[in-house]
Amino acid sequence: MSGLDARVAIASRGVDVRLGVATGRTLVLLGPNGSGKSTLLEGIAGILPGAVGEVRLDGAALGEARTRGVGLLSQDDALFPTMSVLGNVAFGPRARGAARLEADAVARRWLDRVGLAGLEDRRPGALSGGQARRVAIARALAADPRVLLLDEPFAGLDVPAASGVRALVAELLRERTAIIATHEVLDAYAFADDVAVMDAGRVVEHGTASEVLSRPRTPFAARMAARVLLTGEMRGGTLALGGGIRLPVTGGPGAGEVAAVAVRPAQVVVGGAADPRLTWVDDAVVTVEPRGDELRVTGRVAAADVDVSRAGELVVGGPVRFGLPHGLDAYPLTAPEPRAPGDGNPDETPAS
Ligand SMILES: Nc1ncnc2c1ncn2[C@@H]1O[C@H](COP(=O)(O)OP(=O)(O)OP(=O)(O)O)[C@@H](O)[C@H]1O
Repeated sequence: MSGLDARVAIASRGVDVRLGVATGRTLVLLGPNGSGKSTLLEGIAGILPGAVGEVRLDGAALGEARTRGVGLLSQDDALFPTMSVLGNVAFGPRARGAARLEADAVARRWLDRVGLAGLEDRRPGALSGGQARRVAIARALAADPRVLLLDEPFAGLDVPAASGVRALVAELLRERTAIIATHEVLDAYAFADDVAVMDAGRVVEHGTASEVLSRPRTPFAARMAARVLLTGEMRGGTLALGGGIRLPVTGGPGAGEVAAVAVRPAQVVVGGAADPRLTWVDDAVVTVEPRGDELRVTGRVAAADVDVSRAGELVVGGPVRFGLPHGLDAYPLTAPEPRAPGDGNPDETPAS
């Protein structure tokens, strides 16, 4: 495969991952806090002391961090506070041996590209959060990386700033080999060719964006894809969910096979009048969380988004009746292939 192939393991953080991205594709790495996303990106960038593994690009093992051709936008931006904006962005080209004037010209071009022409002489301390993030992006790209790693690039920005940076990233990632670490499923829908899901230091699912987002294989990956996984056995066009509940579905494997549907909570109704287009499941409320002017009600089996005005009806531990829509896409659920970390990579060499 042409592209990136990385194995990064660091026992002290409980992370052991092998992950690849084909040339020109964007992989969105989804995972909750502490699942190891930053650790993996730092390992790929070669700045993680004590990591073992190997990072290959187009088949060739990569050397020390400085010459790797891997650009990392870390979570804290980490701009050099005493350097001007121009100096920050020119740093990469300078480190790669460009003369000052040439490095400055490259930096000006990138600052223009990220919408910050005119701010060259500012210090990072005099920038807004969104501007600082743009500088950090310009700095990562000015080094002309072969692979770009973005760690939570939209975190900590207000809504307008995050929208602007999202639009910029969408434009800059075209045709680039990149990994974006995030816990926002929105970013997977917006940017991903491929999606990998991390849980407790391991990649638990990895595939094309449509495979992982629409047809997750585990409840965990479904949750990261903002869906709920309902599993059961196929019986003549329905998914038998247990407790005598049969959900009419489309597709799916043959009768008797184990299958799943991944339902979005927005598609699920709570309570309400009898409706022949819904199958009802009696459940108990596990959590109720506010989401803008809606509430996400999660039970043991299903979840739904409902209007906030219904907060009084929904008590943790109390009963809830979920109405599941008919005609969801059913797919076969086979056990994932066992893939031991480090498979096919018997030689452990330092990753950094
Ligand atoms: N500097 C560090 N020293 C030691 N352990 C660390 C350090 N940074 C992170 N860890 C640990 O490594 C594990 C993975 O953390 P990591 O920051 O890579 O996760 P993450 O998915 O990026 O989380 P977040 O979304 O919160 O950034 C966690 O158990 C964390 O506590």
